[in-house]
Amino acid sequence: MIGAVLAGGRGKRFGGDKLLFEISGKPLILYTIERLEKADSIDEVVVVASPENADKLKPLGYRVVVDELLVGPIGGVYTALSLGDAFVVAGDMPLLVPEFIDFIVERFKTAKKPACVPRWGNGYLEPLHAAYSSEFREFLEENIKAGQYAINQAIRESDACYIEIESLPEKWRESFFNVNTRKDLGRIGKYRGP
Ligand SMILES: Nc1nc2c(ncn2[C@@H]2O[C@H](COP(=O)(O)OP(=O)(O)OP(=O)(O)O)[C@@H](O)[C@H]2O)c(=O)[nH]1
Ligand SMILES: [Mg+2]
Repeated sequence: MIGAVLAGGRGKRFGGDKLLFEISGKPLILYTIERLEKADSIDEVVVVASPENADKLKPLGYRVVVDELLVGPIGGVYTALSLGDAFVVAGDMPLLVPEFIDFIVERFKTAKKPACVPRWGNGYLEPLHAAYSSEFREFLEENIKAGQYAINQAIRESDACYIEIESLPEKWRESFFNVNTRKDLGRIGKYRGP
């Protein structure tokens, strides 16, 4: 399974170049990529970047595909699925839990649904920590063409399978942590394992 890392955002809340911001000398996106690579179910990591970010991210040495749509995460998922089925994460998720990713991919493979998405008890979805089939791409295309850019709505209108977060080990929830502001950086060191 491809591991797709969305990197087309502008980091407005962070104040620019969020994904290349270095923490202990390493860019934020590399923390995310290295955790994703640790998942046994992931064969190859691909970075889905905006045209603007692509040149800056290529030196990291991972395959980069360009998202020409730039309509938000839905366009990133759409672009990722041109390569086949994919587990999609945001580039700003440095605390990904590899065994949780393997768990979702396993469910995805047995469920044979267009997508497998973690869901909280209140119905909130985690679409940027989810597995998608390449067949889901056409469905996303219809949504995008109709100017409907909310990926959560697209998922809800599909026959997706859901993974109930509250039934899983509590420590896996750290996997959803994402860096949006500079203040969030303080949480990384605190949560990083040995
Ligand atoms: N490929 C692609 N990725 C996107 C797009 N919009 C956001 N992303 C990525 O999706 C992830 C989650 O987005 P946010 O947390 O909102 O990050 P952001 O857009 O950089 O930050 P803000 O500007 O503060 O909202 C980040 O990894 C972004 O790089 C897009 O249009 N295309
Ligand atoms: Mg974020």
